Amino acid sequence: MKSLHHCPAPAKLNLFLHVVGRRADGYHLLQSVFQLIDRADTLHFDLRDDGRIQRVNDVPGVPAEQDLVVRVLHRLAEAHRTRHGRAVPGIDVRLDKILPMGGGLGGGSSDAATALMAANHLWQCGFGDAELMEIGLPLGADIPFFLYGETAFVEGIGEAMQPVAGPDCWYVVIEPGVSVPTPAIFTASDLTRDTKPVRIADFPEAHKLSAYGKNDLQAVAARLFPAVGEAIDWLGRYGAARMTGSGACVFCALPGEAEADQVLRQVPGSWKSWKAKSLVRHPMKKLLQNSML
Ligand SMILES: C[C@](O)(CO)[C@H](O)COP(=O)(O)OP(=O)(O)OC[C@H]1O[C@@H](n2ccc(N)nc2=O)[C@H](O)[C@@H]1O
Ligand SMILES: Nc1ncnc2c1ncn2[C@@H]1O[C@H](COP(=O)(O)OP(=O)(O)OP(=O)(O)O)[C@@H](O)[C@H]1O
Repeated sequence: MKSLHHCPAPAKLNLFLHVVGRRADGYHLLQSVFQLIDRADTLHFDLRDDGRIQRVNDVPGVPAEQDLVVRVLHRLAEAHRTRHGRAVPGIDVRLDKILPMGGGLGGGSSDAATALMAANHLWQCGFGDAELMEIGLPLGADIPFFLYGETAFVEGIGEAMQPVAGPDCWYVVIEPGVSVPTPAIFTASDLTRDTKPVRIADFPEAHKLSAYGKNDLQAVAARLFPAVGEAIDWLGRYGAARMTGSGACVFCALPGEAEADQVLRQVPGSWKSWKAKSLVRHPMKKLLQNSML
């Protein structure tokens, strides 16, 4: 096989996100339920024969050499060389980006995870998920989750995952129009870092999970970026609205598409908003399975 086109890199929502401690290296210990949704960037891959790794389109705000996709593919190529003793054939990547940066939707990590899955296949590296996770983790704390590919209770800094049943619902997501730099949230002096650890056994039924717990990063993000707080207050009229990740996006679960459409019609025009359906499994898993048949 020489190419893989239309590869999805779906967004995630953090249904809750608790900061339960801090490691000696400054990284924060988190507890969170991550769920995939069906809004996605799209990547296209074509094999080259000169060993080069190239992004072939412009992505505003992300120079090719800084793109997590390009960087993670270099790490995969290096791991391949170490394992098999020969260089990879190279690859062209096109990235069609719709997920906002600094949105808390994990867009960059998801792009990188999709690239790892696609190139592992095209280059016939033969790495398993655990090895791909190890290659990806240093570049993005959310990359292991996207490789795992199912609703998960995530602990540590993003490397420890257990499956959980997530809600089967629609989400309305508001982009408050600001890009939140994750480090600014984690270094804030008013961030609380001592939420009591929870256990899966404490969780409510799946359909109530998006209203369980809280996002500990939300108060800091809303203080630094008032538009985040405004969006939460507005969306809160329709249900348990909260921020995802380190922000800026805000979401609320609705039981069906019609209810989501109803909310979307009311969203003030100054905010970009959209609906998305919860996913059970990463769509790349099926795509790769089919392409192996
Ligand atoms: C908070 C989450 O949005 C939850 O999904 C993510 O874990 C953040 O992932 P991200 O935006 O990809 O962030 P990374 O690039 O991994 O980390 C950016 C910076 O945030 C801080 N950081 C990140 C994750 C973490 N568990 N503790 C931290 O303290 C570190 O200073 C790190 O240098
Ligand atoms: N392919 C990529 N897509 C998006 N951002 C990228 C990419 N490669 C590198 N970046 C850099 O990563 C930063 C964070 O982008 P990303 O979209 O992952 O943020 P996020 O949605 O806030 O993530 P998280 O939920 O993990 O906090 C961007 O500001 C950008 O500089």
